[in-house]
Amino acid sequence: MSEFSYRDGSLWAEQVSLEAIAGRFGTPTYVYSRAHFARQYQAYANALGSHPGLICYAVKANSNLGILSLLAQLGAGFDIVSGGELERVLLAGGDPSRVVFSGVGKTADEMRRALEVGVHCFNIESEAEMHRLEQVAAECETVAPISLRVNPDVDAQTHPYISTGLKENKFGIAIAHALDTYARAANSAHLNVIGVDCHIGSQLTEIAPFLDALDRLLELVDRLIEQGIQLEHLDLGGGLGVRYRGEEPPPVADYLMAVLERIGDRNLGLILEPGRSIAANGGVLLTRVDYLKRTEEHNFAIVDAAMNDNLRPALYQAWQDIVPVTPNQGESALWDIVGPVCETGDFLGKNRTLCLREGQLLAVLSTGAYGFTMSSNYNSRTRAAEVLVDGGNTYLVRARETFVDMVRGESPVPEKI
Ligand SMILES: Cc1ncc(COP(=O)(O)O)c(C=O)c1O
Ligand SMILES: N[C@@H](CCCC[NH3+])C(=O)O
Repeated sequence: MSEFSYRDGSLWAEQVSLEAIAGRFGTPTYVYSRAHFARQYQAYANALGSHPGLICYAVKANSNLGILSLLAQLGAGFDIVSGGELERVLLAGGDPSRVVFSGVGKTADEMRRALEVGVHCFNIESEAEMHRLEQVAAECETVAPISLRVNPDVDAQTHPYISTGLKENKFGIAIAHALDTYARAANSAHLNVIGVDCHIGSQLTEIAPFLDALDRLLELVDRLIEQGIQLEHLDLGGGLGVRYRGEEPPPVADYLMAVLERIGDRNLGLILEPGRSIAANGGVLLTRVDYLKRTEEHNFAIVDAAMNDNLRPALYQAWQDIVPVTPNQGESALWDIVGPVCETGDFLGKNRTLCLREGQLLAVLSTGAYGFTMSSNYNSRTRAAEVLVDGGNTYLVRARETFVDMVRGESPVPEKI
């Protein structure tokens, strides 16, 4: 089911036409469907059911305050990786006691702030980080709740740039060393060991790699019990992959059923940190065709969105569908959809069969996750607007950046005398 569908020959988001949104807010603009985010979050919450635990939405996927506030209203927890993400969650009304703090390089200041607001747990990625947190907690005369992110060394069978659970990756503590690290943590007066976590990668469309990782973590959990360390929760990291182009990820309910079955009657809560599966297909990037340029080799449609707005195609050669908002305008041909940025890698899609004319509105689908959050000001391009649709209502949840916004904090140097 998609909240983006054609009606009377034009693409709509829920009860609002995308043409109307482009007319009102301009392009490029990200458009999100509230219903999609709610449905996808609810699928995880329902599948967890009454089992103790938390669904912690991964803020990095889409951190707009409009999105975070709607997830907070639904009772979501949050997975954060920086002080900036923590402040966003707080500003959006998120409950800090439902926040897990991930990331390999948390600073002492970030740790202090997270302790002050009372996050649920710090996901620790190295012994060095654990010592730093212990010192910070001691200075603050408090005890930090921790989980160790272990690296289970399993192949997530996804793109190498978004695979994180192999021993050559920078993430987590090698599972072979985890027992020793737990023993040290358990002896600290300023650390409270409450969990174990892992995250083996993103865009996984099979359950098997998750279950391989889970088996290794459960073996560790059982060995910890033998050593007198009883954990409160196990956190399996990010969620399922999504359909970009024919992929068929399993239903969330099947995934969680398999996980809960393996956890069995262990007294262990479950935390998940889904991002992409909640956000990706809940957003489209609206862009307008500026020029059609035909060369001997290629047909280029130069549009007003670029790699600075949506980096995934350039960074991972990721494929996202590109559709006309009002189809069948002009003659059908094979097009490369490219942006105005001065890079050969600046494309949104290649070899797409489309009927195009100048001025036409296009929608880049599946861009609700890792779209705006990975955008930049490269080529001094101001960042796009973001709009949230809820039924027939439209909310501008981020105004288009202006030139003044973009240069705020910069200054010319005085002339040399
Ligand atoms: C630690 C951690 N948790 C959660 C996520 C979210 O993953 P996904 O968007 O695949 O659900 C990521 C990103 O891959 C991550 O690095
Ligand atoms: N940014 C990536 C996913 C990486 C998630 C971070 N661990 C993407 O767009 O697919």
